[in-house]
Amino acid sequence: MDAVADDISGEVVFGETRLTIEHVRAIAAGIAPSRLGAGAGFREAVARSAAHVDETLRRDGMIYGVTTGYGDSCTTPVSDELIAELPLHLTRFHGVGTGRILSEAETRAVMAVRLASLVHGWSGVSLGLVELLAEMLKQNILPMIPAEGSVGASGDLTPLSYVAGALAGERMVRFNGREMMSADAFREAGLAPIALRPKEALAVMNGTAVMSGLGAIAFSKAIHLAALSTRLTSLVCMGLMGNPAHFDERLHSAKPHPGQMLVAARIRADLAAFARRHEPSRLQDRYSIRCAPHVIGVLEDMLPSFRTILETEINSANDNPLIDPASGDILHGGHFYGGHVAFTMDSLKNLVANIADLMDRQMTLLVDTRFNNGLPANLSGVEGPRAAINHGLKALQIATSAWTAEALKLTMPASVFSRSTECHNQDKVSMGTIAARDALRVLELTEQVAAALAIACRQAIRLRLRSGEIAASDLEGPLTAFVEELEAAIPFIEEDRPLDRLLGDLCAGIDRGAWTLDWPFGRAGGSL
Ligand SMILES: N[C@@H](Cc1ccc(O)cc1)C(=O)O
Repeated sequence: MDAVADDISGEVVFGETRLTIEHVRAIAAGIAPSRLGAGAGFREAVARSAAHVDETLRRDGMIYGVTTGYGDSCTTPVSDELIAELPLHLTRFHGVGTGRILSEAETRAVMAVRLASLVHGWSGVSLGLVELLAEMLKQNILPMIPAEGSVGASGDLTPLSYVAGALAGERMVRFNGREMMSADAFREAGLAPIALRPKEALAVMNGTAVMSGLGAIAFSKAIHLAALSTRLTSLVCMGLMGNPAHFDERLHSAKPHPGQMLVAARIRADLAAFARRHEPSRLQDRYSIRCAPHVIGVLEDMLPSFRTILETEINSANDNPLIDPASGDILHGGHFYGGHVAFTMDSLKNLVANIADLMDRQMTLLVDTRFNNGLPANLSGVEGPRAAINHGLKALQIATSAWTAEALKLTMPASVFSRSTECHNQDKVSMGTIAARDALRVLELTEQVAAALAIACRQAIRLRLRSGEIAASDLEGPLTAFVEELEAAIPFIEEDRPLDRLLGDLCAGIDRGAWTLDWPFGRAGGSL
């Protein structure tokens, strides 16, 4: 039942494994062990690029952020005797993080993504640094990273300063269920902090790991949500005694967006038994049913490109300057600019919020006697005189409206709020980290809407079974296991009762990737 665990729980070997979104999600969830590879190839590249930094310094060569100040201060030379102190200063003056502390899962995702980048050997960090970071991840020594303060285009400097500072023993970490200084955690774990060498703080901090780590989590949640909302659409259609003809194969092949066709095929398969036994009550259902493949299908169609972008970013050297491990040339550029991730997350949150809206509309149809084809008001399970005091899912539907409004409000693109900062050195920035945080919040709210709709579907189906309008045989097909899980997880609601704990449990299940969402044919290219 746990999609994340089912898909990948094998060991991730940094330096040898190309990191996929599933790897990141599995490391984040704490179900995939990871370690640094023993292979000579990447180790030599890492060691060579660190040696090139030393060599350039011996030759009195110039390296930005090593022999100069940072950012706009790149015209300020740093004298030989101060070079060694410069990295620690970078971690310290960026200690301005605010907001919530990233969860342990999010922190593991960030660390995994940073490691995947540093092992390329383009960043000039020592093997010792990579080994310590890998060991922290392995032993769950997790820097406490505040979520806010990155413009996403000097990489995620401020949040990643909490990783770089922790490596040097200076920042707070979570370890063994406690919060403590990293130096103390290292002592308990039999490790030692490192003295950050020239370029090393910049290499850890000047990249896109926070937005990409959060982005990978958002992406894998979105895959699950697309499938869940598809299945719920099948149940809503059945609950309304709707018209399955809207999902006709010929109809969809006339406008053949693959994601839209996939969603239609899934709903068609779910409703096959129902369609055989029932005449539709309306020639055309409302758009939240009829056009569900055209809403959810857009997300399905975009997932493969989002995956390509995120996995390319995750497996890239994205700091500055880069050091060509082969030639030793120092290449100054702007790979810390998270424009691709920003666009992906801004788009993802828009697509997901549209699904929240779709489900909110479906919920509205189910509870309203003007639209629900004979179901009781608010799907109340109580008949007779006591019906007068029972209000069924009325408040759940109101709450769904609130969550949906909040999700829709967060769809304002972050990247268009680029603003010039840091004395106009960073005069165009991505805001990708804000976009990724928005995407996660939109997903959280949309999962709440899905949980509410699941309760409504369970209630509607039971009411139709009770009245004999549908039979158990209508529920045969790929949705059988899902409906059984739904019935086991959600009680039939008769007398009014608080639903908050149930909602919490359902949301936790959705977040874990629970629920059987199988169909007898392939999934979209972006799917798990
Ligand atoms: N990202 C900047 C580096 C930088 C680092 C720290 C700062 O505070 C500002 C800028 C660059 O490579 O040009």
